[in-house]
Amino acid sequence: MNVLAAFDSFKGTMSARAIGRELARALSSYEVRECPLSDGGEGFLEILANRFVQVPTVDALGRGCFARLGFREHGVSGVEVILETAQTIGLTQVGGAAGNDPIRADSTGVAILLEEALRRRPAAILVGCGGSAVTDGGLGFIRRARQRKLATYGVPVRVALDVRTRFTQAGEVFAPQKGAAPKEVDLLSARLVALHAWYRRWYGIDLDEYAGTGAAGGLGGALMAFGAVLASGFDEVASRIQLSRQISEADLVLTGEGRLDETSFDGKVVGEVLMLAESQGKQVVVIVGTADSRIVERVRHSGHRVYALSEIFGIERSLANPLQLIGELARSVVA
Ligand SMILES: Nc1ncnc2c1ncn2[C@@H]1O[C@H](COP(=O)(O)OP(=O)(O)OP(=O)(O)O)[C@@H](O)[C@H]1O
Ligand SMILES: O=C(O)[C@H](O)CO
Repeated sequence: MNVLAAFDSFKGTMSARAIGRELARALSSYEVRECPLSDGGEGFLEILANRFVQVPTVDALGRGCFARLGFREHGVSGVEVILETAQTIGLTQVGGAAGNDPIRADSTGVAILLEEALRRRPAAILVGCGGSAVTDGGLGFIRRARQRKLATYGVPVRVALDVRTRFTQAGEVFAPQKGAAPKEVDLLSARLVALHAWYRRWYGIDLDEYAGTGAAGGLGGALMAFGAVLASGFDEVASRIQLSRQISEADLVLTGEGRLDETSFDGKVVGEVLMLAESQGKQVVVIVGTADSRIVERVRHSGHRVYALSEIFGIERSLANPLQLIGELARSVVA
């Protein structure tokens, strides 16, 4: 039997590559094809780039840190530089929701990464956008770019978005998971509405007309106002690795992410893999860290199997030893 292991990372606990390797080991009596995925959030860089450098930048709370830039061949002799917002302004970087200051967190670090990318004279730049701690509507990015008198990118920039959320919705949908209390969500949403009017005045663009402008707390919209082309992060990865063909060659598809919830169907890996597999009549086994029970029911209702590590092994064990547990679980469910 051919098994395709098409996982996103489990944010903060397992990379998509590590999961693929573990499943290949645990299911060694099957033909396992490792196919690590990303939707533009954490892990995007690792999947698409084949060379890396570390550069200095700042995290979402303005503290100095290092982030990786990735490179990949582009055309005959050019280089594409790949940036991942989660590397610099990621939620994991600030210690998760508990370590974040959701009002103060900003996207300056991405402008610094972009300057580093441009210094390398690339033929093109690709930005993985998501997995962030911010809801600043791209304000930190725009401020820094304006200070540096950077008016446009000067090279083609594509932004791979991890969600389809619109600009002014970014607070309501994602700020709670970044540590914002209900009153702070209202404040952040009001700020996004004000910024929406500001972008319309200065850039002549209604960001709410475009899906994904709310990715990374509205940074997706800011990057677009500055001249970037928006794309689905999942599609960007899927087309480069020919995922559709890989699914067609599999007898069983395994997928998963850290948490299965409503947002999983907003352009993220699990929702998109389910859709692609269904269109080819393939069975999917979804393994996640934690899950919203209503969404689990919905996925089961469409004929797929869903397992949450935390429900089977308890949350402490699933956070402490996720690789061993995902291997164990896969061995018992793939038969
Ligand atoms: N090993 C694990 N066991 C249980 N829950 C986990 C585990 N790893 C991650 N999680 C849960 O998953 C959440 C993160 O969800 P997920 O990995 O789906 O990322 P995300 O928020 O969708 O962002 P991204 O688009 O960057 O992947 C964590 O906050 C945590 O609650
Ligand atoms: O960074 C974020 O806000 C989420 O991953 C959605 O893009």
